[in-house]
Parts: sequence; C-alpha cells; structure tokens
Amino acid sequence: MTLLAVKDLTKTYGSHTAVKHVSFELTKGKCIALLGPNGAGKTTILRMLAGLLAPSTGSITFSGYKPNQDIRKEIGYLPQYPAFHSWMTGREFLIYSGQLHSLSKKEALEKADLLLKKTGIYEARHKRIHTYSGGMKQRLGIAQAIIHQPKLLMLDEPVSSLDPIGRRDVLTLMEELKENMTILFSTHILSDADEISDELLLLKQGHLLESGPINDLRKKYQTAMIELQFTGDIALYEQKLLELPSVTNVINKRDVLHISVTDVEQARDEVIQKAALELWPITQLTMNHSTLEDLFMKVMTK
Ligand SMILES: Nc1ncnc2c1ncn2[C@@H]1O[C@H](COP(=O)(O)OP(=O)(O)OP(=O)(O)O)[C@@H](O)[C@H]1O
Repeated sequence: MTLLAVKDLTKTYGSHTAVKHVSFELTKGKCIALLGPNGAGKTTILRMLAGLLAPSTGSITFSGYKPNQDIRKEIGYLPQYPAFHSWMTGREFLIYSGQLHSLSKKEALEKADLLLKKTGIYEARHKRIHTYSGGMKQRLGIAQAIIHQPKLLMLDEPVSSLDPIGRRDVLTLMEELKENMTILFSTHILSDADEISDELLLLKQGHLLESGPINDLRKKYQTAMIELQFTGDIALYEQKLLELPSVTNVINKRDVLHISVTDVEQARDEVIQKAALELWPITQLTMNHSTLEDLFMKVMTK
C-alpha cells in the first residue's frame, strides 16, 4: 500500500534547480534509502516532504489526504544537524517536545519515559544534553521525531557524523523502529543502505535515476564475479584468464583477481579445467556477485 506519492516534484533555488521532475512512491511499512552524492538534492526532497520547504512545482500526496495538504502531523523529521537545547536534560527536552506537539504534561511525561527506554538512553535521562555522545544525541533526536507517533519517519544522514559505535547504535535503533513505521532516510554510505533498507531511491544532480526494491535493483545491475587468489606472481594469469570464453574482464585488487564473467558456473568450470591442466597455484576461488557499490557506480555513470 502506498503511504506517500510524489509526482513531478521540482525545486528551484534562484537560477539553480536542485530537484528535477522527481516522481516516486513510498510503500507503507518499508525502510527506504535515498541515496546520492553530495548536492544530489536529498535534503531538499526531505525538507519538501516534511513541509519545511515549498515545492516549485509538483505534488506530494499522503494516503488519506488531498495533494499538497498539510501532512506535518503524520511526519517525524530529524535534520542532518539537529538543534537541541543543550542545557536541558534529555528527559526535559522530550517533555518539552511532546508539549509542543500538544500533548498534556502527563502524556508528554509518559511518552518521554517510554521513548527514552525505547531509544536506549533512559539511564542518561537526567544528564544534560551537552554531555551526550553523538550517538546518544542522534537517539534523542529520533525520540523527539517520533513523540507524536508519525506514520513516516524521515532521517537526514542519521549516521554520517557518528563514530563506529554511535553508527552501530543508531542503525540498530532504526532496525527496531522499522518494524512499526515507514522510514525514509538519506545517506551516501552504501553499506548502511544495504544493511537496513528494503527499497532504494537513487538520485543524481536532482534527477531520480533509479528506484525500487533493493533485490530487484541488484538483479538488474549486478554482475557475476569470480575472485581468485594465487601464490606467486598473479600477473602471469591475468591474460590467460581473459582468453577463457566466459571471462569479460579481470582486475587485480591487492593481489586478488576480480574476474567479471558472463555465467558464473561455466566460468568456474573453465577456470578449474585450465588451472588443473597448467597446475596453477590457486589458494582460493570464490564465486560472488558485484556489490551495492558497483550497482551505485553503474547507475551514477549510466
Ligand atoms: N537554500 C539554498 N539556496 C540555494 N541553493 C541551495 C539551497 N539549498 C541547497 N541548495 C543547492 O541545491 C543542491 C541540492 O542540495 P541538497 O542539500 O538538497 O543536496 P544533498 O543531496 O542533501 O547534499 P549533501 O549530501 O551534501 O547533504 C545543491 O547544489 C545545493 O548547493
């Protein structure tokens, strides 16, 4: 079921068009990654969906609403650089945020404690926010973004400024939250998108180049690969491998040969036959597929 539909969305800042005729749909209950290099228009799209920026043209339609109707109560948004009242404690900040969303003092208190537990920062609830680590601040930001129980949670680069521990904490929290809500998050970290998203939106210079379930995109773009390791001088084997019928390309990355092939099983048989005949000193043969990074590069350069 479609939760939100974007049609022909364009945003122009002065003479610069940051988002160009973008259309997509967000499926209810999915975690969707908005991927693209710097300046692709990710923040601009999120801010338009969050109702913080007016589109130049196009429509945003939330399920059950008219096109371009105010949908702010359905949306939770954590900007890339959230502003906190750092002198407040985490708990005070959440109670204050709840009251801004028209919760009574009692409701805000209950909700604050519930979310502090859910986001794993309950122990630090009476500490001032300026003492929180980056990961704790992001978790508090997410708690604040969902205090009004939005149907769609949008996070702008939620892990890009965090150290590996903070990053892991926030990704784990997103994994938990995605059980109960639709999440749209922007990133240029492909492994994060790979780890937690179900669907991708791939953006470049304001254009949406590809979108869809991650597995469908993998099938469309991935290529079969064989990785081969040898003892001795592997350069000797590059040319010999290229002569095999199923091999289309060979790249030497840190003494591992990455072999692109047309059919992975056929290529394996050809490699094994040749290796057995010529006694190649193979130490490892792995059948593989290209990574999400390869997919990203293919879409970005097509
Ligand atoms: N207020 C503004 N006025 C003028 N140009 C802007 C404004 N905000 C963004 N832009 C431009 O619009 C384009 C898209 O910016 P946006 O911040 O949406 O990209 P992004 O994909 O989020 O980038 P990043 O990954 O660097 O955060 C960029 O070229 C940017 O310089």
